[in-house]
Amino acid sequence: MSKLFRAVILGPPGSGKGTISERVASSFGLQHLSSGDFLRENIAAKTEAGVLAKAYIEKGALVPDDLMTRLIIPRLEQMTRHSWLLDGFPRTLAQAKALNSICELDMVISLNIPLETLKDRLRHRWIHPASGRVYNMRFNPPQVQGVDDISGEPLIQHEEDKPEALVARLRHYKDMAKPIIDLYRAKGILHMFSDTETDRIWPHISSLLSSKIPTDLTDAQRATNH
Ligand SMILES: Nc1ncnc2c1ncn2[C@H]1C[C@H](O)[C@@H](COP(=O)(O)OP(=O)(O)OP(=O)(O)O)O1
Ligand SMILES: Nc1nc2c(ncn2[C@@H]2O[C@H](COP(=O)(O)OP(=O)(O)O)[C@@H](O)[C@H]2O)c(=O)[nH]1
Repeated sequence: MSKLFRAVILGPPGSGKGTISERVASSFGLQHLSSGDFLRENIAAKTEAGVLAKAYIEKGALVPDDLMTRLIIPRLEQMTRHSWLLDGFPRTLAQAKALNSICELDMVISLNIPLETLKDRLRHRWIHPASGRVYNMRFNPPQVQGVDDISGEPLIQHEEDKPEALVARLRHYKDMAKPIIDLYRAKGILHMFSDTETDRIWPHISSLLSSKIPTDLTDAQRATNH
């Protein structure tokens, strides 16, 4: 059997992790697991961990490491037969170490996007909360303003995407991410991409993945995902 492929995508809020993850999932057949979406599913389903996590998320805080790893590690263990791309986890060094203890990552993609670009994007980010679909009023606007393309339901803007909350969030990301990035750089699996446009970064990520993921794997993966 082909070797499975395990990757993580890191980057500050607004750097394009969700947008790029969707492209990776559809072009290479990797399963995309977003920690934020997974938390929201658990909250909606009122699982025990979801109920505990809700209080932190409502305050805009990170979920504590022990709760977060207790939630996500079993989910990853259910995906042992799939290649996957993890987005939003690890967010702390403790989470990175927990992830290390259950699997060996093949690649870490780190997005390095200028602060002004991030501020500008997040100001225009609108979300369909039920599905996690992400729009940008300029980059990828919905067909009808303020409305999700698929469900026709209204879009919302996250409080924490509003400019007042942004600078502190971005500073916090830098502090938390540095030791994680250092860890993956030391392992030799870090690939850093710097630009202001996802469409300019994507061809580089795509060719890197093409060189690392055997095509028979992507075909097989696509078949199981259908
Ligand atoms: N790995 C994690 N550890 C702790 N808390 C987490 C983790 N992933 C997500 N959360 C929490 C932080 C937020 O309160 C909430 C939503 O996360 P997420 O959907 O990633 O949105 P975000 O707005 O923080 O980031 P982004 O803008 O990069 O998508 O869940
Ligand atoms: N203008 C512009 N917006 C982008 C680009 N790439 C992504 N976006 C938008 O920027 C916002 C943040 O992207 P997202 O993928 O949610 O980033 P994440 O927070 O890292 O997951 C969303 O509204 C995207 O639609 C880009 O290259 N240019």
